[in-house]
This record gives sequence, C-alpha cells and structure tokens, in this order.
Amino acid sequence: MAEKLWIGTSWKMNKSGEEARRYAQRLAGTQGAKHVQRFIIPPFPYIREVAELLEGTDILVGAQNMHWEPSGAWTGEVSAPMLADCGARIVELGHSERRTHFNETDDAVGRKVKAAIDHGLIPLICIGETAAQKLQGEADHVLKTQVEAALSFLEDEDFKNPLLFAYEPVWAIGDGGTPAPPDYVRARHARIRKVAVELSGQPVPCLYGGSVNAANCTELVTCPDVDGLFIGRAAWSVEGYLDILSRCAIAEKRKTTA
Ligand SMILES: O=C(CO)[C@H](O)COP(=O)(O)O
Repeated sequence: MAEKLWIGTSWKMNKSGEEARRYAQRLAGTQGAKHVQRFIIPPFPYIREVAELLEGTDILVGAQNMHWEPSGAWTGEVSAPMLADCGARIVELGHSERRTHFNETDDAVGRKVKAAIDHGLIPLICIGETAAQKLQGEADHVLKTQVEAALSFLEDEDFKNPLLFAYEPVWAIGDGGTPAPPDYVRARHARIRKVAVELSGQPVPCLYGGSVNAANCTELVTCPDVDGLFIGRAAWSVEGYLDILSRCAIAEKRKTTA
C-alpha cells in the first residue's frame, strides 16, 4: 500500500467560472485526513484561480491533458511549463476519452509522461480496457501494453519522481458505465502493480476510477493494491466529494488499525 491514499476528481469539461470558484472556496475551508492526498482537476481556464484559492491547503490542483513539447507551433495545445506556471502540480494523461475521441496513442502518452516529469508535474496516467477487450479476455494484456508504453521514455532517474496510475476500465466510466466489481478491481490492480514494479523497480501507486460513488467507495478503496480513487460525476458537487473523502478516510483508518 502506498503511503497516502490519493482521492481526487476531474471535472472533465464542466462548470462555469463561478461554479469552479465556489467549489474551490468551499473545499479550501475543509480539513483533509492526514493519510489522504486530495486533488482536483479543473478545465484549463480555471486552473490558476482554483490553485490560488487552494494555496496553503493540502489539496493539489491538476490539468486534464498537455502536449509533450515545452513550446512551439502546436496551435490549441498547452505545455507542461505553462501548466506549472498556472499552479498545476498534477497532470492527467491518456484518459480513455482522449484516447477514443482525440486519437491519443500509447506513444503520445509515453512522451507526455516524460515531459511531465521533466517539468516537475506528477503524471496521473489513465489506463483501462474496453468492454470488447474485457470480453475477449484481453484486459491484462491491454493493461500491460499501456503501462509499458507510458513508462517507455523514462530513464532510471525519472522513477525518483512521483508517478501515478489510474485504472479506469472504459466500460465503467460515465453515464451508462457500471462500476467494476471489487474482485475484478483487485485482480487488475495486482497485475498493474506487478508490471510497473518490473519496469520501475518500485511500486507505483494506482488509483481506481469508473462510476465511483458514495455507496461503493469504501469497498473499492480498501481493495488490496488500490491506492486511491479517481472520481468523476459523484464528486462534481463539492458536498459529494467531501462525503466520499470522509467515508474513505474512515474506512482506511479502520483497515490500518484492524
Ligand atoms: O476521469 C474519471 C474520473 O475523474 C473517470 O472517467 C470516471 O468518471 P465517472 O464514471 O463519472 O466517475
């Protein structure tokens, strides 16, 4: 088990500036559990303001994507140094929505992971199999390929920096998604951990994401090899996020003191 539980949310392409501000202000006034690392990932335009509102708290702010080059003729793209300048500390890479709708390849994810580390950002690398791949019994093979590609540009030195995976089965994500059963999550996380340790020489924390909610969060977060949760819809209201945080903090504390 990693030292801290990582529990965070990406807002995807949601919220007005006012809603983003109110969420951050409310969150800034709350106290996190010592063993939980909280993080939120707003859309690009809100990163700086949200980061400023959360300055001095334990909450890290992230971005949902970036380019691998630090600058250049890449119209419409955003680079790692720009994100860091806005106050981002984490960057989400390879989410299935980007892989599906924006043709993001394993190679591009690998380049982005390297660039993120080079510029002091924590990559949160999203991996996961589709429903068809699961049905064909290919889940472990897909996950291994994605982990290998994500780490393929890194050198030994790079593994001294923090790095996170989020296992998000594509069939579990969003409206119409079904949360993965805990036994299934446990098996996939064990596999991801094994591959990541072989490549990096150390355990890489891996979060679970996909239809996480208040009812299933404690069972998921206490699965062996699950180092946190990456939440979408259920944490888009700040009260929803705080509810999941407190349930997980209690469950984890019970587990460690048992
Ligand atoms: O990105 C995700 C978590 O932020 C993921 O897609 C899960 O979304 P959810 O199914 O709405 O929780």
